[in-house]
Amino acid sequence: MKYISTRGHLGQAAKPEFCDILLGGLAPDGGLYLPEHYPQVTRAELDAWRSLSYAELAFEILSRFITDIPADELRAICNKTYTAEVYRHARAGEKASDITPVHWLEEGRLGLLELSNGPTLAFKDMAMQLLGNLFEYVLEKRAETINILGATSGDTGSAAEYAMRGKHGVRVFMLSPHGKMSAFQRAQMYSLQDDNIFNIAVTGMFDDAQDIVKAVSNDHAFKAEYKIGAVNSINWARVAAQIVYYFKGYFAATRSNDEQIAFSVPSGNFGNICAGHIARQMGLPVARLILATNENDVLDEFFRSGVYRPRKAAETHVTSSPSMDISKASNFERFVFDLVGRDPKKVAALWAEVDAGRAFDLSGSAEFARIADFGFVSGASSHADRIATIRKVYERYGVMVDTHTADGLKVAWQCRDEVPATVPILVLETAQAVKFSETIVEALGREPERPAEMEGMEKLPQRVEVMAPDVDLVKRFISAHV
Ligand SMILES: Cc1ncc(COP(=O)(O)O)c(C=O)c1O
Ligand SMILES: N[C@@H](CCOP(=O)(O)O)C(=O)O
Repeated sequence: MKYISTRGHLGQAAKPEFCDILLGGLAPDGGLYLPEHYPQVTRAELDAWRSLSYAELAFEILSRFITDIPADELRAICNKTYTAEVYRHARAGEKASDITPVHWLEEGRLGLLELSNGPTLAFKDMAMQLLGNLFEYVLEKRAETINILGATSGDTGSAAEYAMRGKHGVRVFMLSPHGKMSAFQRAQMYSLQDDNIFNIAVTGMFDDAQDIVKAVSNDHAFKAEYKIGAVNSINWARVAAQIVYYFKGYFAATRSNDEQIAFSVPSGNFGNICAGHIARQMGLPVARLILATNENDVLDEFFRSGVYRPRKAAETHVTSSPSMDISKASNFERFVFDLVGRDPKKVAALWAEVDAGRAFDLSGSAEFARIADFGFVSGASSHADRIATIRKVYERYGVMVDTHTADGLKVAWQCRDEVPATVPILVLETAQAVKFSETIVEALGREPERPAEMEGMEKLPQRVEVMAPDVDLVKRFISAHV
């Protein structure tokens, strides 16, 4: 499989393959990598995949996108990644070997697709554990090293650090918004004492941190000199790995491939739901993709109006689903590329507006007139909605959900009438409640349970550098530590 950029100017004679783009982030023209085409899944393949284990399914799907790693080696990487030992935090009574079990709230109609059973208790582990193993494989083959620069609003950071800690030839520099994440999220990252992990808390929002990552990635000389790599979902490998659980969730929630499904996805950077969009483009029978935001409702606004208006830091709310406090969604560019008929010139023109701090408006366009073909519906959730949803789900079903999953549930209920009554709706459980215990206590008056090895984590010594959100300061920090 060859890869192209959403902005169309790779400036290379040959289009890159997967291993060429794995270690980098943005394409050289500032766009995002996507496969030249989406592989189409036949009915026979769907039938054959229905009974596969998670690791086997991951291999089948990823091998459509990764054609430059020999099949037996890619299979071994998938087998090593998706094990019951790694994804061991399944709910009581569920099999960890299912990796992403479905927990029905209303049998056959409304369920949770559990994606947060990995080491850091958030869905980021689903892709990040694979990335850790892919990085190790490619770096060893090419005798290279890498310095990862990432941005996190709470979960990507810890998932990346747990996946990369102690890995030979890999350093992680992770930017987080100072004071904006939950106490658990901070402790999970900042208490790591590994020599190859560097936490930097920037005195701004997640979007400031993400802008710095993009600015460094666009400085080609610095990127080459310091071997800068990416683990955010600007990295195509993250999105590719996330496609797998949409297929797995479909097989778990339906009995035959004649059925349809809907997914409700708590969204911020548009990485998770972008994988759902691609699964649908590949032929997975997805009736609806329900996009749920928190108070930072930039994406909901777009799907309702056709106007994409990224907010400035001062307009971005600090909420109780902090990992979705995002006002400029990286992967949205991948979706818009498909929406405008994969025309890189149109994308480049639209993102020239975004990069200049302006909005774009597709409302009157022929492209937006076709938006219904993509199956999206959307809604937003507030703190009050979150608290009410956490209570309702606990009282009615005896299940404790985290604040982000609560946003997904709230919007799923709101959009329920847009999904035919025979179609199951899976809400993606993107994190475990314990990561946001302040809000759980507010809603339920009790602390969530936590894995024994995470007891007392918040009391451990923390190692973090606090810094103004300034590209040069971050570059200086990196050059001083490699
Ligand atoms: C717990 C949780 N839920 C939802 C999201 C939003 O996902 P995405 O940014 O892929 O839209 C994030 C962060 O990405 C998250 O950490
Ligand atoms: N919510 C994320 C933000 C970064 O998203 P990514 O999917 O692009 O890595 C987080 O928790 O860090």
